[in-house]
Amino acid sequence: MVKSSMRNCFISHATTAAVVLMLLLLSTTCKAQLSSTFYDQKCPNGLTTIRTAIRTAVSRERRMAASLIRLHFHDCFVQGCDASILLEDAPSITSERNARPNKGSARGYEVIDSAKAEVEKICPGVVSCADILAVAARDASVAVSGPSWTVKLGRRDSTTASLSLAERDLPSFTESLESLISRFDNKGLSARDMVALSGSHTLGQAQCSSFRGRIYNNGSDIDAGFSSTRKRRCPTVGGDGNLAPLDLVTPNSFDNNYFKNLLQKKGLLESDQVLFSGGKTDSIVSEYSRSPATFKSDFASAMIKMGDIDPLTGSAGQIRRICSAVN
Ligand code: HEM
Ligand SMILES: [Ca+2]
Ligand SMILES: [Ca+2]
Repeated sequence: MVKSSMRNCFISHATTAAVVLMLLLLSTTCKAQLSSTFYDQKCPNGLTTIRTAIRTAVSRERRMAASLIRLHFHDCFVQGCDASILLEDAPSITSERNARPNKGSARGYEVIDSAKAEVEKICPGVVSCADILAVAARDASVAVSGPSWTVKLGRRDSTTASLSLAERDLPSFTESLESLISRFDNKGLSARDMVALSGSHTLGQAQCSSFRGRIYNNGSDIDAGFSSTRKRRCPTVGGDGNLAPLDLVTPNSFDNNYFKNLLQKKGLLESDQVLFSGGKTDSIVSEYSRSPATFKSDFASAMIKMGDIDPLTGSAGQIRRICSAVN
């Protein structure tokens, strides 16, 4: 009697366990996945339309390639890749555009708006702003001789944005290596991904206010000639918005010069130089400085990983009609 009730108990527990396991399995395998063919039937010319818009913008201004890659990064790190960064202030929205790392710094919003307007003409209400950001980043890379990759699609747009989350989750240019590593780790990205992604500082510009601290620090971690050159257009007081290239050699092409600069202590931001200053990422920086091919292929993989951060899928969120406002 005792024996049989114990057997029953075991069986019922085993059944419960099996059901729980199956539900768990279902919930992980049924989590909607992004797919590179998402718009193949829904909007066959969507991707070409985006590419044309991005090519046009980059040919007008090379720096735009940098700005668009950064926009996707600043989107994905805050609430996931959901186009939250594009929303402007509204009664229930505190725009991420005004968060410290973005204000007066993030750019390219109008390029995304115009790509979206073109796509809306051919497939109204179909292609999300979050996907346009992801495709734009890839097309921007290609436009300046960077790597290409297959963009996964099917992200939907948020109905919320958060200035305070943006200030919490975006990295600062004064952060330590450990802190940068843990920030990226929190988003599912490894230290190697972080170094590869920072390689996008092979493009674009930074404002004096972002690198003043480093060039006047008189530390040993900066090339003396480099810091005196930078001081000419970045005084101790004033000139906050004066620009300098993040990669002093080839600011308009996607190559591995950024890493070569770090080996020579010519990283512009503190957060650049910490990647090569005796810590555990030194070997990755050296490797990328020797092998542009490894850098490019790691960069492509890391961008795909970054594009996978917490997307809204299925019926979550919405497809915005205009990227700067919720429907
Ligand atoms: C590792 C932590 C990072 C920090 C602390 C950081 C910080 C910065 C800062 C301070 C600027 C200059 C902003 C200004 O002065 O207006 C900048 C520019 C830029 N960042 Fe980063 N960044 C990081 C990682 C990344 C990643 C992961 C990407 C892309 C995947 C990226 C892409 C860019 C690009 C392309 C620019 C130039 C933008 C332009 O010229 O418009 N950064 N970053
Ligand atoms: Ca976001
Ligand atoms: Ca470069």
